[in-house]
Amino acid sequence: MIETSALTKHYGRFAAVDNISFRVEPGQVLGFLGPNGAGKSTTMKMIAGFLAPTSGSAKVCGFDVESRPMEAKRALGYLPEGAPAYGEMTPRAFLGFVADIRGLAGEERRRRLDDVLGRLQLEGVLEQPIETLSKGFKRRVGLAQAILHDPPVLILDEPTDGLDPNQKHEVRTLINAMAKNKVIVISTHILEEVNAVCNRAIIIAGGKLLADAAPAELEARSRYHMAVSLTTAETDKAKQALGGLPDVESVEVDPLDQRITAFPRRGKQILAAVSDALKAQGVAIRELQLETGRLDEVFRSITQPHAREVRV
Ligand SMILES: Nc1ncnc2c1ncn2[C@@H]1O[C@H](COP(=O)(O)OP(=O)(O)OP(=O)(O)O)[C@@H](O)[C@H]1O
Repeated sequence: MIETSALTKHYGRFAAVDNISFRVEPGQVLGFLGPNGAGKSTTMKMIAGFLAPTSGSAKVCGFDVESRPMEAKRALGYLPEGAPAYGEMTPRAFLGFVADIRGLAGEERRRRLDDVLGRLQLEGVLEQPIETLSKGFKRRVGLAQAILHDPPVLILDEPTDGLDPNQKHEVRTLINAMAKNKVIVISTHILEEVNAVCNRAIIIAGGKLLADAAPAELEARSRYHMAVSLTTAETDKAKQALGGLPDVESVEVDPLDQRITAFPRRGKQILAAVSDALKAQGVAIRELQLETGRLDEVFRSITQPHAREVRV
C-alpha cells in the first residue's frame, strides 16, 4: 500500500509538487499522468525516499518513508526516470550486485535472479556491458533490478519511454502479469498506456492533483462520450440528415479527415436515430461508431488551464 498525505516539494518559492494526497491499494495499477514538468518524477522520488519532502509525508506498506526508510525501501521496487545503471557493469554483475545489497542469498538469490532474467529475457546479453546495450535492453535491466526482490510495491517512472512498439507491448504484458497482488504506480505521457495497463489514473499538472478516477470514468468526461462518428463520401447530405434530429445537439466535421461526429444532448442515446436517419436519406456509410470518449481530449481540458508559467 502507498499513502501520501499533503506531499509537497518546493524549490525556493517554486512548488514542484503541491499538497498531493492519495492512497493506492494492492491490485491497483495507478497511471500517473501529466504534461512535462507536472511533478510526476518529483512525487515518485519522494515516495521512493530519494528526495525529502518540504512538507507532508509518504508511507509504503505503512512505513513512513522518512522515519522508517529501511522498511519502506525493502517493500519497494523503483525504476527511476531513464533507468540509470552502472554502464561499465554487465547485467550479470549489476543484478548480482543489486541482489547482494537487497540481502538475497543462497537458493533464494539464484531463484530470484533466474526469475527476472527469464521474465525480462536478458539471458542473451548477460556478459555485455550495460552501456553498450540498446535502449530496450537497458530498460529491461532497470526493470529487472526493480522487481528482483519481488517487492509488494512498484514505482516505475516512464517504464516504456523510448521503447519500440514490440518492447512497449512486452513491458505492458509484464506489468499486467505482476499486477494482481502488487501496488504498481507508473508514470507516462502515453495515454494509450493508461487503457493498456492501468485500472486507475491520477492526472497532475502544475504540481497539483487534478483528477483521480478509473480510465473509463475519465473517458466519460469527454464531450465525445456517447457521440456517434462516421465516415461517408456524402458529407453534406449526412450533416443535413443528422442536424435535424431532436436529440442531436451539434454536428461537426473534422477538417483533416472529413469524419463527421454527432454530439448528443445531455443524457440522450442517439446511435439508433443516427443510423435510421442516414438510412432514410440514403446516405452510404463507410463506417460508423459509438464513441466511448477520448482520453486525450479530457487530458488536455484538465491540464491546459494549469500549464506552468515560464519561470525566470
Ligand atoms: N532540482 C530541482 N531544482 C529546481 N527545480 C526542479 C528540480 N527538479 C525538478 N524541478 C522542477 O520541478 C518541476 C517538476 O519536475 P518533474 O521532473 O517532477 O516533472 P515531471 O512531471 O516528471 O516531468 P517530465 O514528464 O518532463 O519528466 C519542473 O518544473 C522541474 O523543472
